[in-house]
Amino acid sequence: MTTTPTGAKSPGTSTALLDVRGLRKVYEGRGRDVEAIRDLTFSVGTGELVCIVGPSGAGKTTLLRCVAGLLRCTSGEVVLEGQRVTGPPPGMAVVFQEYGRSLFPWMTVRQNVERPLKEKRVPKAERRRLVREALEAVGLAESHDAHPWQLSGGMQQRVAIARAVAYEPHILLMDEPFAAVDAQTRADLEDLVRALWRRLGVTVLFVTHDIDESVYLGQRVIVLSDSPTVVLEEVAIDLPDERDQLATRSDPRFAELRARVYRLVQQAKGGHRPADA
Ligand SMILES: Nc1ncnc2c1ncn2[C@@H]1O[C@H](COP(=O)(O)OP(=O)(O)OP(=O)(O)O)[C@@H](O)[C@H]1O
Repeated sequence: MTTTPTGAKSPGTSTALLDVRGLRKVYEGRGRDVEAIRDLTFSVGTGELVCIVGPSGAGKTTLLRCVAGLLRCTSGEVVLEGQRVTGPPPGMAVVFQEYGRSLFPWMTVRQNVERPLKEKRVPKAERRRLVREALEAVGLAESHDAHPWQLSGGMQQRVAIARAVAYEPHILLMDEPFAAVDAQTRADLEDLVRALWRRLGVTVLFVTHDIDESVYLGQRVIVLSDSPTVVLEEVAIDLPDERDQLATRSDPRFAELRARVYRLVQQAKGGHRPADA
């Protein structure tokens, strides 16, 4: 990644930060095994924003949990910054869909954001600064003393994003983070992720089942097949870096890319594998 004087990135100049190689995951049950992921190989470059899209049940959550070191893969490996992932890596933060369950209701917004920094043993003055800056970045500076249950769903998800950002991760994983919020809030949060990504230069791996969202957000979209999952295709999103909910979505190139990803996901639902595509 290179950075301009304003902090914005020039895409296409990255080196691999994350490598997923031949990942396979079989859930072993009593008398019945489920092969959720068959063989996934892809890389994410430093500073890239990559979206993963695929039909329901394609194994997106399984993949993210393996990448996050929360689930052991059956074979293959996940390598982050040259180190094989065997448990939650220190340079990673995850934002889940269920913000309601990921925040501690008895803690204030500030305490929620500060907690992982305490665990990381960041000194107090530094912690205060990181929390303040993260809450400002997500537009919640005024709400630091509120409790999560006093906030709307969209605001709670902003707290979860602030907590991830304050941690200063090298890579941010997001698992369908906006699936449970209304359409307007979702659009605002999409723009927030793009803005934070451009400003902070953090690498983002964003999982969604929403095709439009994947094209709007990503520099690249990795389309997964139906389970047992393989990579069906990677689509480069050659839209300008400056994105806008109205202008970008009415750009004819957006429509073309959306149609391309849509057709691939339809193929995936029909059980097509890369060899058939
Ligand atoms: N703990 C588990 N035990 C057994 N099978 C599981 C388990 N978790 C997931 N699976 C199976 O693995 C496959 C992939 O599930 P996963 O939740 O990763 O898909 P997904 O793409 O995230 O789905 P969705 O988009 O609907 O959230 C599915 O067939 C699912 O039934």
